Amino acid sequence: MATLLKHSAKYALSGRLARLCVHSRHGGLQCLQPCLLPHQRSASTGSKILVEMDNSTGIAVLTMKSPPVNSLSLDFLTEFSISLEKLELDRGCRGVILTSALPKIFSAGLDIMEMCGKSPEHCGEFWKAVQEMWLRLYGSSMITIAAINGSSPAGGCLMALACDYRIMAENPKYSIGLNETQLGIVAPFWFKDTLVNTVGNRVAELSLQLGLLYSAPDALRTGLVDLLVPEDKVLSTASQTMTQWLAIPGENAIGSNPRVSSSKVDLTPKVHMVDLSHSSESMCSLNWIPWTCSNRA
Ligand SMILES: CC/C=C\CC/C=C/CC(=O)SCCNC(=O)CCNC(=O)[C@H](O)C(C)(C)COP(=O)(O)OP(=O)(O)OC[C@H]1O[C@@H](n2cnc3c(N)ncnc32)[C@H](O)[C@@H]1OP(=O)(O)O
Repeated sequence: MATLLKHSAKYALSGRLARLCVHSRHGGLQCLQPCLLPHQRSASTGSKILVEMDNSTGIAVLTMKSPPVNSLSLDFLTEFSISLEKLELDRGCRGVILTSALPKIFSAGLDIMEMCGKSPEHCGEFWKAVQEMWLRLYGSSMITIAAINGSSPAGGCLMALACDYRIMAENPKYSIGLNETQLGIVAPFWFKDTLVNTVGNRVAELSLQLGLLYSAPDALRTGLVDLLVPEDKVLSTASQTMTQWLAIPGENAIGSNPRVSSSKVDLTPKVHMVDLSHSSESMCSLNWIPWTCSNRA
């Protein structure tokens, strides 16, 4: 089922992102400036995301570089989804490592400023962009590894959860979790599902109800992350892990690893994409945005 959702998501998104490229004022493919580096590497950078592709390994590093805290604004989310779509369309790219260029922060989650005092239309557009980011990451046919080199609350944690594997810096000052209830927000069901899939029902239930943020060691204990390593080893360990994952047979072993083999099979959607559009409606109709912003209470 997850595979079907992933495949249908992949196809439903291409059109929308293509439209965003053409019509949106929030960035587009033209903002990504390609340049060539030695050793079969290429890089493209927008204002918030750097993508470095190693053609010899098929591994891309997608680095979030939006100070002060890599918050997920509409611009950020659009650039992120476009970058990922470009990698998805690149048959040479088999794995993506997601990391941050900022010290101490992976991502602070959704940009609070996008949710305060904005029109219902803007909220709808923003919420769609959040869903698309998740669908694109979770639905990717590439191997995705989060190299979590800093704190990662709420939407930042969701990004990491949408990846196949999570490696975090072992600094106990860094925290990660879906802390939405602490902010007076109920995490949508697909946030919840993503967490349940990773840590199981009971831990997810407690985490969501109490809005728990886990220190890196606690995150490892609960299974929220898969591995802790010294901070300066996060990226290199992610690369080594990726190499292991990519060694699993894919192209001729259909069924053994859908992520690896899916680029070679018929991906025509067999089910309709789950309709998440009601989330943006309820986001507005339930008035949770003013409720969560003290200056509008
Ligand atoms: C139907 C659908 C319903 C609901 C779905 C809603 C889902 C929501 C998920 C979310 O992601 S909500 C956002 C939740 N995010 C957070 O709770 C994170 C809040 N931030 C922090 O905990 C900390 O800032 C930090 C740990 C990330 C970093 O700490 P530190 O290094 O000490 O930096 P500062 O706290 O001083 O922050 C620096 C700077 O950044 C601004 N900022 C922080 N977080 C955000 C954010 N999420 N959006 C926008 N801006 C953010 C902060 O205000 C500071 O700005 P200054 O101008 O004061 O420098």
